[in-house]
Amino acid sequence: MGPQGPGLRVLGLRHGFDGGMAIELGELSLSPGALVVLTGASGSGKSTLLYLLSGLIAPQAGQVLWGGTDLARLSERARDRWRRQNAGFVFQDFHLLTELSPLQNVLIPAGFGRFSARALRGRAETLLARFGVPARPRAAVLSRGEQQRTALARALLGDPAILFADEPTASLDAGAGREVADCLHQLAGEGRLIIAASHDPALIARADLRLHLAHGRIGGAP
Ligand SMILES: Nc1ncnc2c1ncn2[C@@H]1O[C@H](COP(=O)(O)OP(=O)(O)OP(=O)(O)O)[C@@H](O)[C@H]1O
Repeated sequence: MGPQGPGLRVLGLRHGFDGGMAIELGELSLSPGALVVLTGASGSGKSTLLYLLSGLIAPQAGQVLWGGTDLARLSERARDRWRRQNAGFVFQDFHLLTELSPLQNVLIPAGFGRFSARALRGRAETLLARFGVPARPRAAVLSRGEQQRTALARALLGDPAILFADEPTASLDAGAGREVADCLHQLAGEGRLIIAASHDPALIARADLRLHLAHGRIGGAP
């Protein structure tokens, strides 16, 4: 089992840019152990909602509750600390340092967490093996699917209870995308809360909860 956090609860969330409202959300509860996929047209607010839920940006109004902690009320520094302790991130374009090995990439966030250097190395090796990433000298020679699974291993190094993924399969071919979607589904089954923004039918098909955004609001089925 992975670590199980309290889940996220959102109340009265509002956030806009330049007068326009990007997100308006009355109430939303996201339970641990679920793969939640945010869908919606370009500009509907998926990335902004991910940033709000992960404390990367503070909302103009409302609460983002993780148990008794309201991320919206924390200072930027306290939100950074919360993210380091509880959250992992995966992006569309991997953000790997391609001259480093997969193992070195996974160990980049080391030092922030609660594990010793030795335990971290063991965790990194276990995660890479779990996701089927070969031990190659440089990340540059990995396939795109292997690169994204390396990024996934890196996001999990600190054993976060919540994982955010912004279009994690969008730059992969269908087969590699399905593998990453399967990994995310399995990670949710272990008790983590996984929140992804995606247009990918393979990832949407594996979701426990689909939230369709239109003009910053959660509406009916996609
Ligand atoms: N930093 C910003 N400054 C100004 N406007 C922004 C900013 N970030 C997002 N927006 C606006 O907020 C709205 C929602 O954008 P967001 O990036 O969250 O949408 P999205 O659904 O993730 O789109 P995409 O699928 O293209 O990534 C858009 O109208 C966008 O232009």
